[in-house]
Amino acid sequence: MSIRKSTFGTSAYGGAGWSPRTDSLRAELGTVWAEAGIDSEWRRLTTVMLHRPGAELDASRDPNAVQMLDVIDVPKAQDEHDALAQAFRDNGVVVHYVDPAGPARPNQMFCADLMFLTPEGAILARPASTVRAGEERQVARRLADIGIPIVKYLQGHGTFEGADAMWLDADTVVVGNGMRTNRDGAEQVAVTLAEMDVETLIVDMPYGTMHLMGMLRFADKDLAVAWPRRTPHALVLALRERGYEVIFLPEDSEYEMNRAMNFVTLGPRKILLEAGYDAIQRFYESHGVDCVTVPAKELVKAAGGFGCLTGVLARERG
Ligand SMILES: NC(=[NH2+])NCCC[C@H](N)C(=O)O
Repeated sequence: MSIRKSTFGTSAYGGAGWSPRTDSLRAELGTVWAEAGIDSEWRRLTTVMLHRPGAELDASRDPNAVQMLDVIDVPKAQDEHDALAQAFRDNGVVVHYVDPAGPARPNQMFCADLMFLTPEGAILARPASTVRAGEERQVARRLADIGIPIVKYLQGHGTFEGADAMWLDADTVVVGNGMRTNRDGAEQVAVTLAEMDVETLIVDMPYGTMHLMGMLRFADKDLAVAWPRRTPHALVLALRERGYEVIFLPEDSEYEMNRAMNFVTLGPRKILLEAGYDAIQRFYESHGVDCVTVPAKELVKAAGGFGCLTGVLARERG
C-alpha cells in the first residue's frame, strides 16, 4: 500500500465518505440500541426485567436484617416467581432475567427499585440501604447486554429507587422524596429529565412509608389509584389537572391494601394483580379494569409485590 501525501479530504478527516451521526439518542432506541423506554405508566407493556430468586432468599431467616417481613420458603417463592414470568409472557410481554454474575444480594428480585426508564434509556438507581447497595451493578450489566443505554448513574450522596418515580404524562415525571430517594437523588433525576425537556414534580413521602409506588398506581390514561391520606395533596391535584380520575382504595386492612395496590399495568385498564384480594379486585373491576391474577403469598414475605418485582423496560409509546 502506498502512503498518501495528505489525509485531507479522506473520510476520517471529514472528506468524502464521512457519514455524520444525525439521529438523536431517542431515535436510536430501536436502531443502534435496543427498542426500550417508557413515557407513561399505562400503555401496553412490552418488555420487563425480572430476577428469579435463588438461595439468596435464605437470608430471610433473619428477616429484619435484610428488610423482609418473614422467613421465606425458597422453592415456593421460585414457583410463584415462575408463574409471574409466565403470566407476563402469556400477555405478550418479553421477560429478561438479571441473571447476576456471582451470588445475588437478598433483595435482588425487586427490579422496579433498581431502574427507571425514559425514552432515551435507563436511569440506574442507587438504593438507599447498605442491604441493597450494589444490586444496581447487576442490572447495569444486563441493561448493557440487552442494549439499553444508561443515561444516568446517581452521584455523590444521592440515593434513588425506581419505585419512587412515575410518568404523569409524556412531559412530566413525579418523584417521591423520602427514605429511599433523598433530596439530592431526586434533584439529580430532575436534572437528567430536564435535559430531555421533561419536568419533574418532587413530592414528599410520609414518614414510615417505603416507595411512591405504594401510594399511587396507574390503570389507564385517565385512571389513577391512590391510597387515602397517604398520597400527597399536590400530586392528586396534578393528576386531576391532567385529566385523571383519582380513585382511592377502599379502606381494608393495611396488609390487604398494600398487596392489592402493588399491581403491574399490562395496558389500558388491564392489570396483573396478586390473587386473593377479592374485595379490592372487585373495586378495580367496577372501574372497568380487567384483572389477571397470580398467587404470591410466599414472595410477598420479602416486603414487596409484583410492582416491586418488575423492572419495566418498555411500553408502547404515544
Ligand atoms: N418497590 C417496592 N415496594 N419494593 C419492595 C422492596 C422490598 C425490599 N425488601 C426492600 O426493603 O427494599
